Amino acid sequence: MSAPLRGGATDNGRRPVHDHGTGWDEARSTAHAAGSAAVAPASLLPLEACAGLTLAADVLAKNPVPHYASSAMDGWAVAGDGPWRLLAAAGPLSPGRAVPVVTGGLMPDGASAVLRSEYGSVDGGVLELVPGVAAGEPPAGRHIRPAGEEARAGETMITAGTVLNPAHLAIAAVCGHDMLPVIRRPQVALLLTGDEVVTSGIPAPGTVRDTFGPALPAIIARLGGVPAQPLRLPDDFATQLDAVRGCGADVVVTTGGTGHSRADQLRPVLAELGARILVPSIRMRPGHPALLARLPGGRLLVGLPGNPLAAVMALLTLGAPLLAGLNALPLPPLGTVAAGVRLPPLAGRDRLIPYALTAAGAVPAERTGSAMMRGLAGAGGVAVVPADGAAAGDVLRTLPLPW
Ligand SMILES: Nc1nc2c(c(=O)[nH]1)N[C@H]1C(S)=C(S)[C@@H](COP(=O)(O)OP(=O)(O)OC[C@H]3O[C@@H](n4cnc5c(N)ncnc54)[C@H](O)[C@@H]3O)O[C@H]1N2
Ligand code: MOO
Repeated sequence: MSAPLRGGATDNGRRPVHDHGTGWDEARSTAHAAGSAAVAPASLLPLEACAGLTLAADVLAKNPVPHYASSAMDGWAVAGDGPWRLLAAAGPLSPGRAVPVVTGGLMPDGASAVLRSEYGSVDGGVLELVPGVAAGEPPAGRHIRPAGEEARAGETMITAGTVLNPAHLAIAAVCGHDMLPVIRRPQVALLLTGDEVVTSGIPAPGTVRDTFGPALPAIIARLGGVPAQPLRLPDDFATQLDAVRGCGADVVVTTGGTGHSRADQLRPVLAELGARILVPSIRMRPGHPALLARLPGGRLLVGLPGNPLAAVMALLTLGAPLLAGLNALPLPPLGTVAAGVRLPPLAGRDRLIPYALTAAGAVPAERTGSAMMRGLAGAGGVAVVPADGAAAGDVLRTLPLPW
């Protein structure tokens, strides 16, 4: 890979491997751009299937909302001042007339207000105010929900690009819509590599218990992808080649094998497939060997390192922007936090540090080696510490955790 060399590299031809690769911010924006360029065409889906999806076109009110004037109370629709003679059947009201009405019921023409049921009594076909209710009840307009008070016909109710919440779906329904144009969530295939990985019980020395099967599908779902059942692969070139070639998905996420040892097959597989490497590695720690590639035909592949914390940091760095782009959403915003302690520099690389929030600010969580998950599990967030480090009190950017 001919990635630019920067950071703490010396120009003696023996640059450390960790100074190669794409900068952390550039890796995020490259992943987002790759996702945005591959957004699927909009699909028309029934409202019930649209929660959490990105709206692809503005939703307009097809009718005024509400579309007719209605009563907000059980009682009587009345015209003018009382007492009122009750109509035998529903119909237009003239002054001094009333007709029973229920909450949500259509207001008859000529009605000036609604007298709520607690305030009136009927005797011999005549409606009167009960003792104690002030004369003049109900004033004009009382308890009438006018047509169009929530929206005019043709008004823009929800704008394209909105992530639809349940309240949006309710609005779409009252505005007369049965289906909405949305961006379907990208399908994500998961290929977990490693001869040494076991999936249950206590692993023997030399083998490791799989941390990805239980964790990655849930993270991918929270980042806006639809994870497939993980497929487990040996460290074998031909098997991995077939698996990457054959898995139908918008995004392929692999774990392990991102390195350059004889057991690591991902880069040779990508070369064999003629993949375009968009991010060869990232100048970050942990997660430096993570990569992003576009496969022939357009599928995107995120290669996560085998070390568990490194893999999650790489997924948040590359996978989150990629999936946001594929969902037609902007680059996920970063937060900020004040550093609670001095954080020393690390030549050439940004560091992603799970932190605990204390009164002094963010303090690195304990047990955050790249093979450990314990520090991340209890962390309040992940601080992005620049290569030059930070002094206590400096404002750091943060990657929000997707849980
Ligand atoms: N000579 C060098 N060696 C390594 C370098 C380097 O630059 N030069 N980089 C190190 C870094 S940083 C990382 S991260 C890893 C990347 O490794 P790979 O992506 O090739 O992953 P593997 O070698 O397959 O595995 C690494 C590690 O992770 C464990 N693993 C794998 N899958 C799972 C799983 N499903 N659950 C739990 N743990 C898993 C695996 O057993 C290894 O311990 O390379 C460093 N080496
Ligand atoms: O950067 Mo590796 O990604 O240590 O764990």
